[in-house]
Amino acid sequence: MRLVVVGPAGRMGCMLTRAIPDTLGVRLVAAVEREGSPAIGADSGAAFGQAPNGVPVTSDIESALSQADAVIDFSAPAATVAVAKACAKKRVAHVIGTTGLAPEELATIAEAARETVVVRSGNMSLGVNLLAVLVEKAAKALGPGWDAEIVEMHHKMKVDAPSGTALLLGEAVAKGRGIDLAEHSARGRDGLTGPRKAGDIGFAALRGGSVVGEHTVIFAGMGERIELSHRAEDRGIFARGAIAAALWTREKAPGLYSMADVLGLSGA
Ligand SMILES: NC(=O)C1=CN([C@@H]2O[C@H](COP(=O)(O)OP(=O)(O)OC[C@H]3O[C@@H](n4cnc5c(N)ncnc54)[C@H](OP(=O)(O)O)[C@@H]3O)[C@@H](O)[C@H]2O)C=CC1
Ligand SMILES: O=C(O)C1=N[C@H](C(=O)O)C[C@H](O)C1
Repeated sequence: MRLVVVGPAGRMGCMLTRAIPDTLGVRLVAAVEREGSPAIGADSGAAFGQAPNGVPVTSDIESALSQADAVIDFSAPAATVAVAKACAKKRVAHVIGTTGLAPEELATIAEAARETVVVRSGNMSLGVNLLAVLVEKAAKALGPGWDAEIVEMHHKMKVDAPSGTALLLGEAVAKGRGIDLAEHSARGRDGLTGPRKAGDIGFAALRGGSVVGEHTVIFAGMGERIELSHRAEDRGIFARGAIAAALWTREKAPGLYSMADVLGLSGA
């Protein structure tokens, strides 16, 4: 399978260009950075501290797509929306790891998924997607009488909050309770907030240092507490998940899929 990586200069982009040559059945055919990036024209391996791979960095998404079967995209919301439209036009599969997407951007991606296969997930790891299954079951079993709080910590360079994973886990709580997350989420408490609103799903985001990604879902009852956690120790878990998602898109009908679909966890 011929792959394009969007954002090869980034933390995740580097992991991908390193992991692709080690993975059977895939090869890198293009690496796309923004127009004006100083990396344009440089070798997308050598420029970012890896072995040369013979694939120069380009900003030309259209010609990158003309030689590709799938795009793996861990970049930024505006870039991902533009790539989604281009993938839809060329019927190239789009694996989206980018987080921090606004509702209208998610709607554009859903529209693109009418034309091509799109896999989008706030977290591409097996561990987090299994955790989401467990969280949904716990939320269903415990009911809204147990207060759900989601705490995440990431490195100091992360630009969006709550993390995509925290939102994915919040969706799992909401699904377990049979409610809409948007109507029950409490973000960033500060000042005289008053007592906790019954049924809220709370989010707290910590940032610092080089933390790859840590998430805990706390179910707080009266006199007892359950905590379900995941700690990412290496970004390779996200890269390997994204490559597995790209391979999975082969022969799939157009549509918007999740990592749970890829991992066979949907309905688990
Ligand atoms: N779903 C998952 O499992 C995971 C998701 N993520 C998410 O992936 C995204 C990227 O994370 P990370 O690698 O840490 O971030 P980085 O900032 O390190 O990398 C993003 C890269 O994308 C590039 N980029 C931005 N705009 C464009 C564009 N228009 N065209 C091409 N390239 C562009 C950036 O270039 P420039 O510097 O010039 O802007 C940069 O090289 C984030 O949203 C993050 O939350 C991260 C890890 C796992
Ligand atoms: O930006 C990151 O680094 C990460 N982003 C994803 C998120 O927003 O949850 C996944 C992972 O936690 C790392």
